[in-house]
Amino acid sequence: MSGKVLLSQDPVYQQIQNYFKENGASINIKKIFQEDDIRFDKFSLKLSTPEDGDILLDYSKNRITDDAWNMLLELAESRDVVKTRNDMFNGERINITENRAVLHVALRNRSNKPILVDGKDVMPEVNAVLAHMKEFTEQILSGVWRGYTNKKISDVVNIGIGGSDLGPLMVSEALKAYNTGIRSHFVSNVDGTHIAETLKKLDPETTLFIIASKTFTTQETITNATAAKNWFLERCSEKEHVAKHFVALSTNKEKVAAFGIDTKNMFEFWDWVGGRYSLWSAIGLSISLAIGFDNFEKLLEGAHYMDNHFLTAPLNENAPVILALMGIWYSNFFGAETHALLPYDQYLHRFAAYFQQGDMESNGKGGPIVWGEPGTNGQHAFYQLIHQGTRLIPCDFIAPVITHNPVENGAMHKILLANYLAQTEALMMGKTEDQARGELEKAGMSGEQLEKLLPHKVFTGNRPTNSILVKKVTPFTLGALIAMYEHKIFTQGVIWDVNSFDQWGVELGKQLAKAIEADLVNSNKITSHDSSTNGLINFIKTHWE
Ligand SMILES: O=P(O)(O)OC[C@H]1O[C@H](O)[C@H](O)[C@@H](O)[C@@H]1O
Repeated sequence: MSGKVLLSQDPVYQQIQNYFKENGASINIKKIFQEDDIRFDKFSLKLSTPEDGDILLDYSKNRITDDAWNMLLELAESRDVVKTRNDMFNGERINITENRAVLHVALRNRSNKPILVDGKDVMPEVNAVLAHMKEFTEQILSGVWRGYTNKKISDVVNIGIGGSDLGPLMVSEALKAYNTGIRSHFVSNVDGTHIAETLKKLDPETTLFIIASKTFTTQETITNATAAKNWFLERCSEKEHVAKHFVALSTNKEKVAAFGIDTKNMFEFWDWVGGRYSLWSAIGLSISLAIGFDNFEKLLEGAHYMDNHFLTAPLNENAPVILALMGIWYSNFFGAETHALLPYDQYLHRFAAYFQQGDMESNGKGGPIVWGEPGTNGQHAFYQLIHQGTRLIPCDFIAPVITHNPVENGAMHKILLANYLAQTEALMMGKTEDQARGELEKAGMSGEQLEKLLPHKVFTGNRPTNSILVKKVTPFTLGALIAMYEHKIFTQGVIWDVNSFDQWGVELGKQLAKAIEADLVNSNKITSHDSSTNGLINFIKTHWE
Protein backbone atom coordinates (compact mmCIF):
# COMPACT_ATOMS: atom_id res chain seq x y z
CA MET A 1 0.00 0.00 0.00
CA SER A 2 3.01 2.26 -0.17
CA GLY A 3 4.70 3.94 -3.07
CA LYS A 4 1.41 4.95 -4.65
CA VAL A 5 0.45 8.54 -5.32
CA LEU A 6 -2.46 9.92 -3.33
CA LEU A 7 -5.78 8.86 -4.78
CA SER A 8 -6.66 12.46 -5.59
CA GLN A 9 -3.41 12.78 -7.54
CA ASP A 10 -3.78 9.55 -9.45
CA PRO A 11 -4.11 10.53 -13.14
CA VAL A 12 -6.82 7.91 -13.69
CA TYR A 13 -8.75 9.27 -10.74
CA GLN A 14 -8.45 12.78 -12.10
CA GLN A 15 -9.62 11.58 -15.47
CA ILE A 16 -12.71 10.06 -13.84
CA GLN A 17 -13.28 13.29 -11.95
CA ASN A 18 -13.27 15.25 -15.18
CA TYR A 19 -15.56 12.76 -16.82
CA PHE A 20 -17.88 12.94 -13.86
CA LYS A 21 -17.94 16.74 -13.87
CA GLU A 22 -19.04 16.73 -17.48
CA ASN A 23 -21.37 13.77 -17.51
CA GLY A 24 -22.26 12.65 -14.00
CA ALA A 25 -25.41 14.69 -13.58
CA SER A 26 -26.90 13.58 -16.89
CA ILE A 27 -26.42 9.83 -16.55
CA ASN A 28 -29.86 8.28 -16.47
CA ILE A 29 -30.16 4.56 -15.93
CA LYS A 30 -33.55 4.24 -17.60
CA LYS A 31 -32.25 6.06 -20.67
CA ILE A 32 -29.14 3.91 -20.92
CA PHE A 33 -31.32 0.81 -20.89
CA GLN A 34 -33.40 2.25 -23.72
CA GLU A 35 -30.26 2.90 -25.75
CA ASP A 36 -28.52 -0.38 -25.07
CA ASP A 37 -30.24 -3.70 -25.81
CA ILE A 38 -27.48 -5.74 -24.27
CA ARG A 39 -27.04 -3.71 -21.09
CA PHE A 40 -27.97 -6.62 -18.82
CA ASP A 41 -25.57 -8.98 -20.61
CA LYS A 42 -22.77 -6.44 -20.37
CA PHE A 43 -23.33 -5.50 -16.75
CA SER A 44 -24.12 -8.81 -15.12
CA LEU A 45 -22.01 -11.74 -14.03
CA LYS A 46 -22.96 -15.33 -13.43
CA LEU A 47 -20.79 -17.53 -11.25
CA SER A 48 -21.46 -21.24 -11.41
CA THR A 49 -20.71 -23.07 -8.19
CA PRO A 50 -19.86 -26.79 -8.35
CA GLU A 51 -22.97 -28.06 -6.56
CA ASP A 52 -25.04 -25.16 -5.32
CA GLY A 53 -26.19 -23.54 -8.56
CA ASP A 54 -25.40 -20.14 -9.96
CA ILE A 55 -24.78 -16.85 -8.23
CA LEU A 56 -25.94 -13.91 -10.32
CA LEU A 57 -24.68 -10.38 -9.86
CA ASP A 58 -26.68 -7.87 -11.88
CA TYR A 59 -25.04 -4.46 -11.72
CA SER A 60 -26.74 -3.03 -14.77
CA LYS A 61 -29.17 -0.81 -12.81
CA ASN A 62 -26.41 1.64 -11.96
CA ARG A 63 -25.59 5.17 -13.11
CA ILE A 64 -22.69 3.85 -15.07
CA THR A 65 -21.74 4.29 -18.70
CA ASP A 66 -19.34 2.13 -20.67
CA ASP A 67 -16.75 4.91 -20.53
CA ALA A 68 -17.02 5.46 -16.80
CA TRP A 69 -16.85 1.74 -16.18
CA ASN A 70 -13.71 1.32 -18.24
CA MET A 71 -12.05 4.15 -16.36
CA LEU A 72 -13.00 2.65 -13.01
CA LEU A 73 -11.46 -0.64 -14.10
CA GLU A 74 -8.33 1.29 -14.98
CA LEU A 75 -8.40 2.84 -11.55
CA ALA A 76 -8.30 -0.61 -9.98
CA GLU A 77 -5.17 -1.28 -12.06
CA SER A 78 -3.50 1.96 -11.18
CA ARG A 79 -4.22 1.56 -7.45
CA ASP A 80 -2.38 -1.80 -7.40
CA VAL A 81 -5.39 -3.91 -6.50
CA VAL A 82 -3.89 -6.96 -8.19
CA LYS A 83 -0.51 -6.69 -6.51
CA THR A 84 -1.99 -6.03 -3.05
CA ARG A 85 -4.43 -8.88 -3.48
CA ASN A 86 -1.56 -11.20 -4.33
CA ASP A 87 0.39 -9.88 -1.36
CA MET A 88 -2.52 -10.73 0.93
CA PHE A 89 -2.83 -14.28 -0.40
CA ASN A 90 0.94 -14.68 -0.16
CA GLY A 91 1.03 -13.89 3.55
CA GLU A 92 2.75 -10.50 3.25
CA ARG A 93 2.29 -8.22 6.25
CA ILE A 94 -0.20 -5.94 4.52
CA ASN A 95 -1.68 -4.82 7.86
CA ILE A 96 1.08 -2.27 8.18
CA THR A 97 0.03 -0.50 11.36
CA GLU A 98 -0.01 -3.76 13.30
CA ASN A 99 2.72 -5.41 11.24
CA ARG A 100 0.59 -8.47 10.57
CA ALA A 101 -0.29 -10.71 7.67
CA VAL A 102 -3.98 -10.90 6.73
CA LEU A 103 -4.85 -14.49 6.09
CA HIS A 104 -8.48 -15.30 6.67
CA VAL A 105 -8.15 -16.87 3.21
CA ALA A 106 -5.83 -19.50 4.74
CA LEU A 107 -8.58 -20.57 7.15
CA ARG A 108 -10.68 -21.72 4.21
CA ASN A 109 -7.88 -22.77 1.90
CA ARG A 110 -9.42 -26.11 0.99
CA SER A 111 -6.76 -26.71 -1.66
CA ASN A 112 -4.22 -26.94 1.16
CA LYS A 113 -1.67 -25.24 -1.05
CA PRO A 114 0.98 -23.98 1.39
CA ILE A 115 0.56 -20.39 2.59
CA LEU A 116 3.70 -19.02 4.15
CA VAL A 117 4.05 -16.45 6.90
CA ASP A 118 7.72 -15.61 7.39
CA GLY A 119 8.63 -18.78 5.54
CA LYS A 120 6.41 -21.08 7.63
CA ASP A 121 3.40 -22.85 6.13
CA VAL A 122 0.33 -22.06 8.23
CA MET A 123 -1.83 -24.80 6.76
CA PRO A 124 -0.82 -27.63 9.14
CA GLU A 125 -1.88 -25.49 12.13
CA VAL A 126 -5.10 -24.45 10.41
CA ASN A 127 -5.93 -28.07 9.65
CA ALA A 128 -5.08 -29.20 13.18
CA VAL A 129 -7.56 -26.72 14.67
CA LEU A 130 -10.20 -27.75 12.15
CA ALA A 131 -9.64 -31.39 13.14
CA HIS A 132 -10.06 -30.41 16.80
CA MET A 133 -13.29 -28.55 15.98
CA LYS A 134 -14.58 -31.55 14.05
CA GLU A 135 -13.79 -33.95 16.86
CA PHE A 136 -15.35 -31.69 19.47
CA THR A 137 -18.47 -31.05 17.38
CA GLU A 138 -18.98 -34.77 16.87
CA GLN A 139 -18.48 -35.48 20.57
CA ILE A 140 -21.03 -32.87 21.60
CA LEU A 141 -23.60 -33.79 18.98
CA SER A 142 -23.32 -37.54 19.54
CA GLY A 143 -23.43 -37.13 23.29
CA VAL A 144 -19.96 -38.58 23.91
CA TRP A 145 -19.11 -35.28 25.61
CA ARG A 146 -21.43 -34.91 28.56
CA GLY A 147 -22.11 -32.43 31.31
CA TYR A 148 -21.20 -32.89 34.95
CA THR A 149 -24.33 -34.94 35.71
CA ASN A 150 -23.75 -37.07 32.63
CA LYS A 151 -26.42 -35.38 30.54
CA LYS A 152 -26.06 -34.51 26.87
CA ILE A 153 -25.34 -30.87 26.00
CA SER A 154 -28.46 -29.21 24.62
CA ASP A 155 -27.57 -25.50 24.72
CA VAL A 156 -24.49 -23.60 23.62
CA VAL A 157 -23.81 -20.05 24.74
CA ASN A 158 -21.25 -18.12 22.71
CA ILE A 159 -19.87 -15.32 24.87
CA GLY A 160 -17.99 -12.82 22.71
CA ILE A 161 -18.40 -9.40 21.14
CA GLY A 162 -17.66 -7.72 17.82
CA GLY A 163 -16.01 -10.19 15.50
CA SER A 164 -16.25 -12.88 18.16
CA ASP A 165 -20.03 -12.57 18.15
CA LEU A 166 -21.46 -11.07 14.98
CA GLY A 167 -20.12 -13.68 12.53
CA PRO A 168 -21.16 -16.78 14.47
CA LEU A 169 -24.52 -15.18 15.26
CA MET A 170 -25.23 -14.09 11.70
CA VAL A 171 -24.23 -17.45 10.19
CA SER A 172 -26.05 -19.55 12.80
CA GLU A 173 -29.19 -17.58 12.02
CA ALA A 174 -28.62 -17.67 8.26
CA LEU A 175 -28.24 -21.45 8.28
CA LYS A 176 -30.96 -22.32 10.77
CA ALA A 177 -32.44 -24.64 8.17
CA TYR A 178 -29.42 -26.89 8.82
CA ASN A 179 -29.70 -26.84 12.62
CA THR A 180 -28.42 -29.94 14.40
CA GLY A 181 -30.83 -29.60 17.29
CA ILE A 182 -28.42 -27.67 19.48
CA ARG A 183 -29.94 -24.47 20.78
CA SER A 184 -27.55 -21.55 20.21
CA HIS A 185 -27.41 -18.44 22.37
CA PHE A 186 -25.20 -15.40 21.98
CA VAL A 187 -24.23 -13.06 24.77
CA SER A 188 -22.23 -9.97 23.87
CA ASN A 189 -23.39 -6.83 25.63
CA VAL A 190 -21.77 -5.88 28.94
CA ASP A 191 -25.26 -4.85 30.02
CA GLY A 192 -26.00 -7.58 32.59
CA THR A 193 -29.47 -7.92 31.10
CA HIS A 194 -28.05 -9.86 28.18
CA ILE A 195 -26.52 -12.65 30.22
CA ALA A 196 -29.27 -12.57 32.86
CA GLU A 197 -32.03 -13.09 30.31
CA THR A 198 -30.02 -15.81 28.56
CA LEU A 199 -29.22 -17.74 31.74
CA LYS A 200 -32.87 -17.69 32.83
CA LYS A 201 -33.60 -20.17 30.07
CA LEU A 202 -30.69 -22.50 30.77
CA ASP A 203 -29.85 -25.55 32.83
CA PRO A 204 -26.18 -25.70 33.94
CA GLU A 205 -26.17 -29.48 33.55
CA THR A 206 -26.77 -29.28 29.81
CA THR A 207 -25.16 -25.97 28.85
CA LEU A 208 -21.81 -25.41 27.19
CA PHE A 209 -20.23 -21.95 27.36
CA ILE A 210 -17.89 -20.97 24.56
CA ILE A 211 -15.77 -18.00 25.54
CA ALA A 212 -14.80 -16.41 22.24
CA SER A 213 -12.17 -13.69 22.32
CA LYS A 214 -9.15 -13.23 20.13
CA THR A 215 -7.30 -11.27 22.80
CA PHE A 216 -9.09 -12.72 25.84
CA THR A 217 -8.84 -9.27 27.39
CA THR A 218 -12.03 -7.71 26.06
CA GLN A 219 -13.88 -6.19 29.00
CA GLU A 220 -17.37 -7.20 27.90
CA THR A 221 -16.44 -10.80 27.20
CA ILE A 222 -14.38 -11.39 30.32
CA THR A 223 -17.10 -9.79 32.47
CA ASN A 224 -19.81 -11.93 30.90
CA ALA A 225 -17.65 -15.06 31.06
CA THR A 226 -16.97 -14.44 34.75
CA ALA A 227 -20.69 -13.99 35.40
CA ALA A 228 -21.39 -17.25 33.55
CA LYS A 229 -18.72 -19.11 35.52
CA ASN A 230 -20.06 -17.79 38.82
CA TRP A 231 -23.60 -18.75 37.82
CA PHE A 232 -22.34 -22.22 36.98
CA LEU A 233 -20.36 -22.62 40.18
CA GLU A 234 -23.30 -21.44 42.30
CA ARG A 235 -25.19 -24.43 40.94
CA CYS A 236 -22.38 -26.96 40.78
CA SER A 237 -19.80 -26.31 43.44
CA GLU A 238 -17.11 -28.64 42.04
CA LYS A 239 -14.51 -26.52 40.28
CA GLU A 240 -13.25 -29.39 38.13
CA HIS A 241 -16.62 -29.56 36.37
CA VAL A 242 -15.89 -26.21 34.74
CA ALA A 243 -13.79 -28.13 32.22
CA LYS A 244 -16.88 -29.95 30.92
CA HIS A 245 -18.86 -26.74 30.44
CA PHE A 246 -16.40 -24.04 29.41
CA VAL A 247 -14.20 -23.93 26.33
CA ALA A 248 -12.24 -21.02 24.88
CA LEU A 249 -11.56 -19.72 21.38
CA SER A 250 -8.57 -17.44 21.43
CA THR A 251 -5.06 -16.54 20.38
CA ASN A 252 -4.03 -15.99 24.01
CA LYS A 253 -3.20 -19.22 25.88
CA GLU A 254 -1.98 -17.52 29.05
CA LYS A 255 -5.10 -15.49 29.58
CA VAL A 256 -7.29 -18.52 28.86
CA ALA A 257 -5.44 -20.52 31.52
CA ALA A 258 -5.58 -17.61 33.94
CA PHE A 259 -9.34 -17.48 33.51
CA GLY A 260 -9.53 -21.12 34.59
CA ILE A 261 -10.16 -22.87 31.31
CA ASP A 262 -8.07 -25.95 30.61
CA THR A 263 -5.96 -25.09 27.54
CA LYS A 264 -6.69 -28.50 26.06
CA ASN A 265 -10.22 -27.14 25.71
CA MET A 266 -8.93 -24.13 23.88
CA PHE A 267 -9.29 -23.74 20.13
CA GLU A 268 -6.52 -21.62 18.82
CA PHE A 269 -6.20 -19.05 16.10
CA TRP A 270 -3.56 -16.51 15.16
CA ASP A 271 -2.79 -12.82 15.03
CA TRP A 272 -3.14 -12.88 11.24
CA VAL A 273 -6.89 -13.46 11.62
CA GLY A 274 -8.68 -10.13 12.05
CA GLY A 275 -11.60 -10.19 14.51
CA ARG A 276 -14.16 -9.27 11.86
CA TYR A 277 -12.73 -11.91 9.51
CA SER A 278 -12.65 -14.67 12.11
CA LEU A 279 -15.83 -16.67 11.66
CA TRP A 280 -13.82 -19.06 9.49
CA SER A 281 -11.44 -19.78 12.37
CA ALA A 282 -12.01 -21.42 15.74
CA ILE A 283 -14.42 -18.53 16.33
CA GLY A 284 -16.77 -20.56 14.10
CA LEU A 285 -17.08 -23.32 16.70
CA SER A 286 -20.61 -22.30 17.67
CA ILE A 287 -21.51 -22.41 13.96
CA SER A 288 -20.07 -25.91 13.65
CA LEU A 289 -22.12 -27.03 16.66
CA ALA A 290 -25.26 -25.37 15.30
CA ILE A 291 -25.09 -26.80 11.76
CA GLY A 292 -22.64 -29.71 12.05
CA PHE A 293 -19.00 -29.80 11.04
CA ASP A 294 -19.73 -31.01 7.48
CA ASN A 295 -21.83 -27.94 6.86
CA PHE A 296 -19.21 -25.73 8.47
CA GLU A 297 -16.74 -27.19 5.98
CA LYS A 298 -19.13 -26.37 3.14
CA LEU A 299 -19.23 -22.78 4.38
CA LEU A 300 -15.43 -22.74 4.15
CA GLU A 301 -15.60 -24.29 0.69
CA GLY A 302 -17.97 -21.58 -0.49
CA ALA A 303 -15.60 -18.91 0.75
CA HIS A 304 -12.66 -20.70 -0.85
CA TYR A 305 -14.56 -20.80 -4.13
CA MET A 306 -14.98 -17.01 -3.94
CA ASP A 307 -11.32 -16.59 -2.95
CA ASN A 308 -10.29 -18.40 -6.12
CA HIS A 309 -12.66 -16.32 -8.17
CA PHE A 310 -11.25 -13.11 -6.65
CA LEU A 311 -7.72 -14.33 -7.22
CA THR A 312 -8.10 -15.49 -10.80
CA ALA A 313 -10.94 -13.69 -12.57
CA PRO A 314 -10.02 -10.67 -14.70
CA LEU A 315 -10.99 -7.42 -12.99
CA ASN A 316 -13.94 -6.77 -15.29
CA GLU A 317 -15.43 -10.18 -14.44
CA ASN A 318 -14.52 -10.16 -10.78
CA ALA A 319 -17.54 -9.89 -8.48
CA PRO A 320 -15.82 -8.31 -5.45
CA VAL A 321 -13.96 -5.86 -7.70
CA ILE A 322 -17.15 -4.93 -9.52
CA LEU A 323 -18.99 -4.24 -6.24
CA ALA A 324 -16.00 -2.29 -4.95
CA LEU A 325 -15.68 -0.07 -8.02
CA MET A 326 -19.38 0.65 -8.11
CA GLY A 327 -19.18 1.71 -4.47
CA ILE A 328 -16.19 3.96 -5.22
CA TRP A 329 -18.10 5.56 -8.08
CA TYR A 330 -20.92 6.55 -5.76
CA SER A 331 -18.83 7.43 -2.69
CA ASN A 332 -16.07 9.40 -4.32
CA PHE A 333 -17.83 10.98 -7.25
CA PHE A 334 -21.54 11.20 -6.46
CA GLY A 335 -20.83 11.86 -2.78
CA ALA A 336 -23.11 9.06 -1.57
CA GLU A 337 -22.72 8.80 2.18
CA THR A 338 -24.28 5.42 2.77
CA HIS A 339 -24.74 2.01 1.25
CA ALA A 340 -27.69 -0.24 2.07
CA LEU A 341 -27.61 -4.04 2.24
CA LEU A 342 -31.10 -5.41 1.76
CA PRO A 343 -31.42 -9.18 1.95
CA TYR A 344 -34.78 -10.56 0.92
CA ASP A 345 -34.40 -13.57 3.15
CA GLN A 346 -35.47 -13.80 6.76
CA TYR A 347 -32.57 -16.13 7.54
CA LEU A 348 -30.21 -13.28 6.60
CA HIS A 349 -31.72 -10.92 9.12
CA ARG A 350 -28.32 -10.20 10.73
CA PHE A 351 -26.44 -9.89 7.44
CA ALA A 352 -26.42 -6.08 7.41
CA ALA A 353 -25.52 -5.94 11.10
CA TYR A 354 -22.61 -8.29 10.43
CA PHE A 355 -21.29 -6.16 7.59
CA GLN A 356 -21.68 -3.01 9.60
CA GLN A 357 -18.67 -4.24 11.51
CA GLY A 358 -17.13 -5.95 8.49
CA ASP A 359 -17.23 -2.82 6.39
CA MET A 360 -17.20 0.11 8.80
CA GLU A 361 -14.62 -1.21 11.25
CA SER A 362 -12.47 -2.02 8.22
CA ASN A 363 -12.98 0.99 5.98
CA GLY A 364 -14.81 3.42 8.24
CA LYS A 365 -11.86 5.76 8.01
CA GLY A 366 -12.80 6.46 4.40
CA GLY A 367 -15.82 4.47 3.34
CA PRO A 368 -19.57 4.92 3.56
CA ILE A 369 -22.05 4.15 6.31
CA VAL A 370 -23.39 0.63 5.81
CA TRP A 371 -26.85 -0.23 6.99
CA GLY A 372 -29.91 -2.28 6.14
CA GLU A 373 -32.67 -4.62 7.20
CA PRO A 374 -34.26 -7.58 5.53
CA GLY A 375 -36.89 -6.96 2.88
CA THR A 376 -39.80 -6.66 2.97
CA ASN A 377 -39.65 -5.20 6.49
CA GLY A 378 -37.39 -2.40 5.30
CA GLN A 379 -39.95 -1.46 2.65
CA HIS A 380 -42.40 -0.58 5.40
CA ALA A 381 -39.82 1.34 7.38
CA PHE A 382 -37.23 3.37 5.51
CA TYR A 383 -37.70 2.84 1.77
CA GLN A 384 -39.52 6.18 1.57
CA LEU A 385 -36.08 7.74 2.02
CA ILE A 386 -34.52 5.57 -0.67
CA HIS A 387 -37.29 6.29 -3.19
CA GLN A 388 -37.99 9.97 -2.66
CA GLY A 389 -35.29 11.29 -0.34
CA THR A 390 -32.71 13.92 -1.21
CA ARG A 391 -29.78 11.57 -0.63
CA LEU A 392 -28.48 9.07 -3.12
CA ILE A 393 -28.46 5.64 -1.50
CA PRO A 394 -26.96 2.83 -3.55
CA CYS A 395 -28.44 -0.49 -2.45
CA ASP A 396 -27.62 -4.18 -2.79
CA PHE A 397 -30.69 -6.37 -3.09
CA ILE A 398 -29.89 -9.97 -2.16
CA ALA A 399 -32.24 -12.94 -2.49
CA PRO A 400 -32.38 -16.71 -2.91
CA VAL A 401 -34.29 -18.06 -5.91
CA ILE A 402 -35.42 -21.09 -3.91
CA THR A 403 -36.63 -20.92 -0.34
CA HIS A 404 -36.09 -23.46 2.42
CA ASN A 405 -39.70 -22.85 3.45
CA PRO A 406 -42.12 -23.05 0.53
CA VAL A 407 -45.07 -22.04 2.70
CA GLU A 408 -48.44 -22.01 0.92
CA ASN A 409 -47.01 -24.14 -1.86
CA GLY A 410 -44.27 -21.63 -2.52
CA ALA A 411 -46.70 -18.74 -3.01
CA MET A 412 -45.16 -16.70 -0.21
CA HIS A 413 -41.72 -16.88 -1.74
CA LYS A 414 -43.12 -15.68 -5.06
CA ILE A 415 -44.60 -12.67 -3.28
CA LEU A 416 -41.25 -12.00 -1.62
CA LEU A 417 -39.40 -12.21 -4.95
CA ALA A 418 -42.00 -10.02 -6.67
CA ASN A 419 -41.27 -7.36 -4.06
CA TYR A 420 -37.53 -7.87 -4.48
CA LEU A 421 -37.82 -7.32 -8.23
CA ALA A 422 -40.34 -4.51 -8.04
CA GLN A 423 -38.20 -2.39 -5.76
CA THR A 424 -35.15 -2.21 -8.02
CA GLU A 425 -37.37 -1.60 -11.03
CA ALA A 426 -39.23 1.18 -9.21
CA LEU A 427 -36.01 2.75 -7.95
CA MET A 428 -34.65 2.88 -11.48
CA MET A 429 -37.81 3.83 -13.38
CA GLY A 430 -39.43 6.20 -10.92
CA LYS A 431 -42.72 7.78 -11.91
CA THR A 432 -42.88 10.82 -14.19
CA GLU A 433 -45.24 13.71 -13.71
CA ASP A 434 -47.26 12.57 -16.72
CA GLN A 435 -47.61 9.07 -15.34
CA ALA A 436 -48.61 10.40 -11.94
CA ARG A 437 -51.11 12.78 -13.53
CA GLY A 438 -52.61 9.94 -15.56
CA GLU A 439 -53.05 7.84 -12.45
CA LEU A 440 -54.68 10.64 -10.50
CA GLU A 441 -57.05 11.42 -13.35
CA LYS A 442 -57.94 7.77 -13.60
CA ALA A 443 -58.79 7.85 -9.92
CA GLY A 444 -61.23 10.67 -10.68
CA MET A 445 -59.15 13.62 -9.51
CA SER A 446 -58.83 16.95 -11.32
CA GLY A 447 -58.20 20.65 -11.03
CA GLU A 448 -56.54 22.24 -8.02
CA GLN A 449 -56.82 19.10 -5.94
CA LEU A 450 -54.87 17.14 -8.56
CA GLU A 451 -52.20 19.83 -9.02
CA LYS A 452 -51.65 19.99 -5.27
CA LEU A 453 -51.12 16.28 -4.90
CA LEU A 454 -49.17 15.78 -8.11
CA PRO A 455 -45.62 16.69 -6.95
CA HIS A 456 -45.90 14.25 -4.06
CA LYS A 457 -46.70 11.40 -6.41
CA VAL A 458 -43.64 11.88 -8.62
CA PHE A 459 -40.61 9.64 -8.19
CA THR A 460 -37.41 10.85 -9.81
CA GLY A 461 -36.12 7.29 -10.26
CA ASN A 462 -32.53 6.85 -11.45
CA ARG A 463 -31.65 5.34 -8.10
CA PRO A 464 -28.92 2.73 -8.35
CA THR A 465 -29.07 -0.87 -7.21
CA ASN A 466 -27.15 -4.12 -7.50
CA SER A 467 -29.17 -7.33 -7.51
CA ILE A 468 -27.58 -10.48 -6.19
CA LEU A 469 -29.34 -13.83 -6.55
CA VAL A 470 -28.21 -17.16 -5.19
CA LYS A 471 -30.00 -20.39 -5.97
CA LYS A 472 -30.58 -21.10 -2.29
CA VAL A 473 -29.01 -19.96 0.98
CA THR A 474 -26.82 -22.99 1.62
CA PRO A 475 -23.62 -23.17 3.67
CA PHE A 476 -21.66 -23.01 0.41
CA THR A 477 -23.47 -20.04 -1.12
CA LEU A 478 -23.45 -18.16 2.18
CA GLY A 479 -19.70 -18.71 2.48
CA ALA A 480 -19.27 -17.39 -1.06
CA LEU A 481 -21.48 -14.36 -0.40
CA ILE A 482 -19.63 -13.39 2.76
CA ALA A 483 -16.25 -13.79 1.08
CA MET A 484 -17.46 -11.71 -1.86
CA TYR A 485 -18.22 -8.80 0.46
CA GLU A 486 -14.96 -9.28 2.39
CA HIS A 487 -13.01 -8.92 -0.83
CA LYS A 488 -15.11 -5.96 -1.87
CA ILE A 489 -14.09 -4.27 1.37
CA PHE A 490 -10.46 -5.22 0.75
CA THR A 491 -10.51 -3.82 -2.79
CA GLN A 492 -12.03 -0.55 -1.66
CA GLY A 493 -9.48 -0.26 1.14
CA VAL A 494 -6.67 -0.67 -1.39
CA ILE A 495 -8.12 1.97 -3.69
CA TRP A 496 -8.69 4.41 -0.83
CA ASP A 497 -5.35 3.64 0.77
CA VAL A 498 -7.06 2.68 3.99
CA ASN A 499 -5.65 -0.16 6.07
CA SER A 500 -8.80 -2.29 6.30
CA PHE A 501 -7.32 -4.47 9.00
CA ASP A 502 -6.68 -2.21 11.95
CA GLN A 503 -9.27 -0.42 14.11
CA TRP A 504 -7.50 2.15 16.23
CA GLY A 505 -10.63 4.26 16.29
CA VAL A 506 -12.27 1.98 18.86
CA GLU A 507 -9.51 2.44 21.44
CA LEU A 508 -10.16 5.90 22.87
CA GLY A 509 -13.63 5.12 24.21
CA LYS A 510 -12.27 1.95 25.85
CA GLN A 511 -9.50 3.92 27.56
CA LEU A 512 -11.85 6.56 28.89
CA ALA A 513 -14.36 3.95 30.10
CA LYS A 514 -11.66 2.47 32.35
CA ALA A 515 -10.99 5.89 33.91
CA ILE A 516 -14.68 6.65 34.36
CA GLU A 517 -15.31 3.27 35.97
CA ALA A 518 -13.01 4.37 38.80
CA ASP A 519 -14.96 7.63 39.15
CA LEU A 520 -18.23 5.72 39.40
CA VAL A 521 -17.19 3.39 42.21
CA ASN A 522 -16.14 6.05 44.73
CA SER A 523 -18.54 8.40 46.49
CA ASN A 524 -16.75 11.66 45.63
CA LYS A 525 -18.32 14.43 43.63
CA ILE A 526 -16.51 14.31 40.29
CA THR A 527 -14.96 17.45 38.85
CA SER A 528 -12.07 16.16 36.77
CA HIS A 529 -13.86 15.95 33.40
CA ASP A 530 -15.63 18.51 31.25
CA SER A 531 -18.75 19.89 32.90
CA SER A 532 -21.10 17.71 30.83
CA THR A 533 -19.32 14.47 31.72
CA ASN A 534 -19.02 15.57 35.36
CA GLY A 535 -22.72 16.42 35.40
CA LEU A 536 -23.73 13.06 33.96
CA ILE A 537 -21.51 11.08 36.35
CA ASN A 538 -22.76 13.02 39.35
CA PHE A 539 -26.39 12.62 38.25
CA ILE A 540 -25.93 8.84 38.11
CA LYS A 541 -24.20 8.76 41.49
CA THR A 542 -26.83 10.90 43.20
CA HIS A 543 -29.50 8.51 41.99
CA TRP A 544 -27.60 5.49 43.30
CA GLU A 545 -27.46 6.90 46.79
O1 LIG B 1 -12.17 -11.15 20.06
P1 LIG B 1 -11.83 -10.03 20.96
O2 LIG B 1 -10.36 -9.90 21.19
O3 LIG B 1 -12.57 -10.17 22.28
O4 LIG B 1 -12.28 -8.71 20.29
C1 LIG B 1 -13.63 -8.39 20.06
C2 LIG B 1 -13.74 -7.09 19.32
O5 LIG B 1 -13.04 -6.13 20.09
C3 LIG B 1 -12.88 -4.82 19.57
O6 LIG B 1 -14.08 -4.13 19.63
C4 LIG B 1 -12.39 -4.81 18.15
O7 LIG B 1 -12.54 -3.54 17.64
C5 LIG B 1 -13.15 -5.80 17.30
O8 LIG B 1 -12.52 -5.89 16.06
C6 LIG B 1 -13.15 -7.16 17.94
O9 LIG B 1 -13.86 -8.05 17.12
